[in-house]
This record gives sequence, C-alpha cells and structure tokens, in this order.
Amino acid sequence: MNRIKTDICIIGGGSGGLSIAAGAVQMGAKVVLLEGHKMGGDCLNYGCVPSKALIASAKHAHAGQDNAKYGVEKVSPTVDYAAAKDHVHDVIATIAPVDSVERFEGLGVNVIQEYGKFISKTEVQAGDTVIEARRFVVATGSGPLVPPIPGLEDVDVYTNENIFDLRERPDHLIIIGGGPIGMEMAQAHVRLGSKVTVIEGAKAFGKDDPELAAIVLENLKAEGVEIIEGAQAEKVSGSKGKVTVHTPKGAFSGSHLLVAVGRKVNIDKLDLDAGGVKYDRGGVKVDAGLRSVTNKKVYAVGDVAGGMQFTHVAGYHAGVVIRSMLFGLPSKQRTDHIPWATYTDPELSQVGLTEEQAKKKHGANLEVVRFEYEHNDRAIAERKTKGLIKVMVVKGRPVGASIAGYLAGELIGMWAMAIANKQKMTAIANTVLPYPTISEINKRAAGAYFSPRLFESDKVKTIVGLVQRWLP
Ligand SMILES: Cc1cc2nc3c(=O)[nH]c(=O)nc-3n(C[C@H](O)[C@H](O)[C@H](O)COP(=O)(O)OP(=O)(O)OC[C@H]3O[C@@H](n4cnc5c(N)ncnc54)[C@H](O)[C@@H]3O)c2cc1C
Ligand SMILES: NC(=O)c1ccc[n+]([C@@H]2O[C@H](COP(=O)([O-])OP(=O)(O)OC[C@H]3O[C@@H](n4cnc5c(N)ncnc54)[C@H](O)[C@@H]3O)[C@@H](O)[C@H]2O)c1
Repeated sequence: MNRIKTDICIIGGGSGGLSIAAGAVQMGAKVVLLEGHKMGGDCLNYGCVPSKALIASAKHAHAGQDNAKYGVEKVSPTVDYAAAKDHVHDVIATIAPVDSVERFEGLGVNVIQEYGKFISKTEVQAGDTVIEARRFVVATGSGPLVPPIPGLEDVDVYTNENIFDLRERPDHLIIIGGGPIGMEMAQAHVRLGSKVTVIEGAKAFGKDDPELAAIVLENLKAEGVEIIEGAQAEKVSGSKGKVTVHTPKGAFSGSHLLVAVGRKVNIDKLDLDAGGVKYDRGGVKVDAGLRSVTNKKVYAVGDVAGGMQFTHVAGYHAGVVIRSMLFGLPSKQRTDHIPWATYTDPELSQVGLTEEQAKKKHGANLEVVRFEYEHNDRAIAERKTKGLIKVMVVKGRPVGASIAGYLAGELIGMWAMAIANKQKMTAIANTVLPYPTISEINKRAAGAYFSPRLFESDKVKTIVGLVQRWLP
C-alpha cells in the first residue's frame, strides 16, 4: 500500500471537486484529487453540457417552423438524430480538456483515478493508495434515482446517464418526471421528431412559480408534448420496442422510456461511517460552512451536500470551503441569492423567493411587481412576446425574481446580482440599458415598482406644482 500525506484530499472530480482542486493548488496547497469514473462528472458527461447541446440541435430543427411570421418561407428540416448525438459528443469533447487529468496534473494536483473510501477519520483509501489529509472534501455528486416501480426492471430504462448515447430516434419517448430534466428532454425530443409523453406524479415544474410554469407548459403543449399531470407512475410493463406506464390517469405506451424523477446522492462507495461522517439519504450532514457535523476535517460540496443541485451551486460551494480550508477564516454559505434556469423554450428562471414563499415570509410587507414581455420593443421585434417577470420586493429591496420567457436565464443575472449584494430596486432602475434589448424588461419591472410612487402620488404632484410656480 502506498501512503501519501497531503493538505487537501478531494473525493470526486466533477463541478465542485475540480473548482476546489484548481483554486486550492494555485493558492499553494498540496492537493490530491480522486476520481473513480469520468473527469468533469455529471455536468460535463451526462448533465448540463450534453443536455444543452441536444437542446441546441433541437432549436435549429424547430427554427424554420415559425419562419412565416418573419416573412420567410416555413421549412421543416430533416433531422439526423444520430448526427445530433455526434454534435453532443463533439461539444463534450471540446470542453473536456478543461476538466482533464492532464490539465489538473499540469496545475500540480496529484490526480488518482480511483474511487475513494474512508478507512478512518483522517484517511481515505483509493486503489492501493492511502491518503492522509489535513482536510477532506466529499464532492461525489449524484446519479439518477430509479425508483422501485414494479416492472421497471423488465424494460429498457433510459436515464440521463445513457440517453445521450442513444443513436436511434425514439418513435415515442415516454418520460416519467416533469422536473427540469424531463421537460428539457421532452421539448428537445419533440423538436427532433419524436412523439413525447411526460408522466408527472404531481405538477410539472413543481419547484417553480405555477403562473410562470404555465407559460412554458402552454408552449410545450402547443409544440406537441403530451403532459399528463397528477399521474404517479405505479407500474411499468412492456416488450421489445413497447413500454407502457400505468398511472391512476390511465396507461401510456411508447417505444422508449426515460426516467427523470430526481437524484440519488453518490455515497455508497465512501464508507462514511468509517470516516465518522454523518449522512442520510439526502447526503452528508453539513453545517452552514459545509463542514461535516460530526468530523470537522471533512467538508461536502455540490449535489452530495444535500441542498440545491446545480453546477453553479457546486462552484459557489467551492469558494465557501476554500476560504475556510486555506485561510482558516469563518465562512458560511448563503442560499437566498442562488439563481436557477431551465433551458426550455421559453426559459424559466428564478432567484430568491417565489411569490408564494415571499408571501409566507414577509406577509403584508411584500409588494410584487410584474412586467409582461409583450410590452418590450425588442421582444415584439423578435416575436418573443410570451413571457412575464415578477419581482418580489420588501422595503425597497428585491427578495426574489421569477421569469418565464425568451432569455429568462440571462435576465435573472441582474436580480441575482442585486440580491447577492443586497441592493435596492434603485440599483436596477438607475441602470441605463441599451435600447432595444430584452434586458430592459428588468428595468421596466423596477419601473413598475416606482411608477405608482411617482405618477400616482398627490405629494409628488403638489411638490411639482409648487416648484413650477417658483421656477423662472
Ligand atoms: C440531465 C441533467 C442536466 C443538468 N443541467 C444543468 C444545468 O443546465 N445547469 C446546472 O447548473 N446544473 C445542471 N445539472 C446539475 C449538475 O449536473 C450537477 O448539479 C453538478 O454536476 C453537481 O456537481 P458535483 O461536483 O456535485 O457532482 P458531479 O459533477 O456529479 O461530480 C461527482 C464526481 O464524483 C465522482 N465520484 C463519485 N463517487 C466517488 C468516489 N467514491 N471516489 C471518487 N470519485 C467519486 C463521480 O464519478 C463524478 O465524476 C444537470 C443535471 C442533469 C442530470
Ligand atoms: N437547467 C438546469 O439547471 C437543470 C436541468 C436538469 C436538471 N437539473 C438538476 O437536476 C435535478 C434533478 O432533476 P429531475 O428533473 O430529475 O428531478 P426533480 O426532482 O426536479 O423532478 C422530478 C419530478 O418527477 C416527479 N415524480 C417522481 N416520482 C414519480 C413517479 N413515480 N411518477 C411520476 N412522476 C414522478 C416529481 O413529482 C417531480 O416533479 C434538478 O432538481 C436540478 O437540480 C438542473
């Protein structure tokens, strides 16, 4: 058995682990990184990157459908599904060098391509190497949850781990789960020429504001995605090329089945008990500084830390733990300023509190301002007028923003910045934006907050009247 002593041992080379490895080694720490499977983790290989690449193919396949509105002949292009998958893998390969063993070794990280497991509170074993570290970071991410639905074991099941390798276009894709994975894949596939049925046990986009989710769902349905809500999958049956999902709302048959019902954290291989690290089904139990509640040498970041499961959250976690591990400074994570976006068309995005959450928390102090895309000149020119922004404001400061519409994932950035920096609505209102841009929607939402205060105020009218009498 080899033995290594190091400052920091990171278990998992995905979004969170790689961010910490790159940051820590470049600031002078000795770093060992363990990755048992593919460098880059879920985001690069089975998640964000392939899904957004497939969505890009689907967008091009769909683009010609709306041509007539712009005075251009409508076209229905022939889709080569296998070639779209080639595009997906080419995109992965283009980004992969940034996450590669070579790059990290070049930075000075000792990369060991093995799974790691705790053998004591201060040691982790990876293959035939034992790593003794002053600090450990568990960054092992999550994988698809495949629930014990009777019959599921008898049919071919696709998840995010193998759908991007499928090369024959599904005639009829049945998707169990109407969360972000299910809905992004539903629209991508319908645009690439598959028939698609989404079976959702509760509400599709259940974590988002229902009024905004409805805008996106309406468009998905208009494009041909069949969405059955309140239909918990209870049983699956099938034979080659035919799968049937049985629900209280009826049975739905198709040619392929994608299961997208949430995530299961990757902790099975870690032997967390040996490391004295408390955990449950949601992940490692951590304090506000992302430190294990039972072993202070151990931190957890990203999906396995039991909170929001996004790449940018894993990256944010990296900053939180680096501050603590490298500089010994107090460091706590915040969650009130974390945005997310779902890359359907139109997009759906959120930061901070939804209207419902804000009402519960702030009661009568809450003001909700709204602005519809149909009043934005650029949206009119682009014919992207279906959309809405809602901003939740308490005492002049935004506490949440929800957007459904064209480029919603980009627009949310301004509100994420305002909330992260505890800025007031004036920060948005005072910003001059180029005309005509979609981002003026943000400014108009801020304007909707100030308009009644300026234009419907007797006090303002009285002051203006008096000043006008005095002015030469
Ligand atoms: C289809 C899909 C689309 C998504 N789209 C988006 C998106 O658009 N935007 C967004 O922000 N997020 C998106 N996500 C979520 C995002 O992929 C995850 O939140 C992110 O990858 C989490 O990073 P992580 O570092 O926690 O884990 P991962 O990236 O999963 O990395 C964990 C790594 O640890 C390794 N590992 C596991 N156990 C061990 C062990 N014992 N020893 C050594 N190595 C181990 C794994 O092999 C893996 O490489 C998407 C997810 C999916 C599934
Ligand atoms: N754009 C993005 O940022 C993006 C994209 C994809 C995934 N992700 C991340 O990945 C996570 C997982 O996504 P997801 O869509 O798998 O999970 P999810 O938990 O968000 O949604 C799963 C859905 O499946 C439904 N469901 C569960 N069991 C069911 C059953 N038996 N029958 C019918 N419906 C059932 C749930 O009601 C829920 O609506 C997300 O929460 C997000 O953090 C992010």
